[in-house]
Amino acid sequence: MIQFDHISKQYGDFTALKDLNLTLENGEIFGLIGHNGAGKTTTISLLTSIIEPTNGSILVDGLELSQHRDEIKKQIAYVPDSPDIFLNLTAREYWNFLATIYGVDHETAKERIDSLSLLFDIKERQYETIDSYSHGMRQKTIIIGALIPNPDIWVLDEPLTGLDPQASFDLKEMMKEHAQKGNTVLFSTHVLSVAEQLCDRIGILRKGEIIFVGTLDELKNQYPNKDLETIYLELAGRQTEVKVGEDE
Ligand SMILES: Nc1ncnc2c1ncn2[C@@H]1O[C@H](COP(=O)(O)OP(=O)(O)OP(=O)(O)O)[C@@H](O)[C@H]1O
Repeated sequence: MIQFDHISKQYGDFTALKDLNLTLENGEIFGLIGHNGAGKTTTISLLTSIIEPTNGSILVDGLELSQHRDEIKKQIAYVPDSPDIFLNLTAREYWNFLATIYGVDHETAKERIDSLSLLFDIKERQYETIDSYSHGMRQKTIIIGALIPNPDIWVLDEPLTGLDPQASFDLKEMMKEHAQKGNTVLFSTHVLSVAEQLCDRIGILRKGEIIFVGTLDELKNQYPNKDLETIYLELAGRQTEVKVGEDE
């Protein structure tokens, strides 16, 4: 179980997250939804220890993140929103590097790399440097790297962006299987249909505040006769009337 307890994050004078209270249960896929700049990556970066909160605490299985960072980091597979990292390494070097850091034994790492690289159709290119890859291939490389240690918690920042339909389907199936085994999957997306397909619950962020937490059915029941897009835009969208295609 993951708990965000009264979390806020300031960047200088700017409040990116304001008093976030959120509990993610074991066995669920939780989707963070929100416009650009709503605070999704900030939330994810706090859980993955990339940044620290200004106030509040995060607990993972009852342990305070700030007191148990190394231990908790090892329980988390993290896919960042930009796959442009370690460009000078080959994918295979990158995966071996991660296996070493996470203490995955050689045989297990080899098995996982072989099966994941085959599944994501990148095995044949694994000895080329990442800078020669397309965006989607880089994304696949990062996803495989995150999954090699096979930790309980998956945290994925817009993981489907740039993936081809087959890889997107396969990753969604893997996310479902992982959650069904009692693990937690937290991911962010702009795509409502993806949230609808995958999430047990969603959280809608608007300008750093969480304005809805619950199931898609609960959300739809609150606004009968409206489709999901309309509900989402009314909740999270801009508050002023601007006609698309006209000057403001
Ligand atoms: N290092 C930083 N310094 C200053 N402001 C920042 C920093 N990182 C993020 N912000 C601001 O915090 C807010 C939330 O950013 P965040 O990246 O969490 O949004 P997001 O919901 O992930 O957006 P997107 O959908 O565009 O990825 C934005 O206004 C952003 O400009």
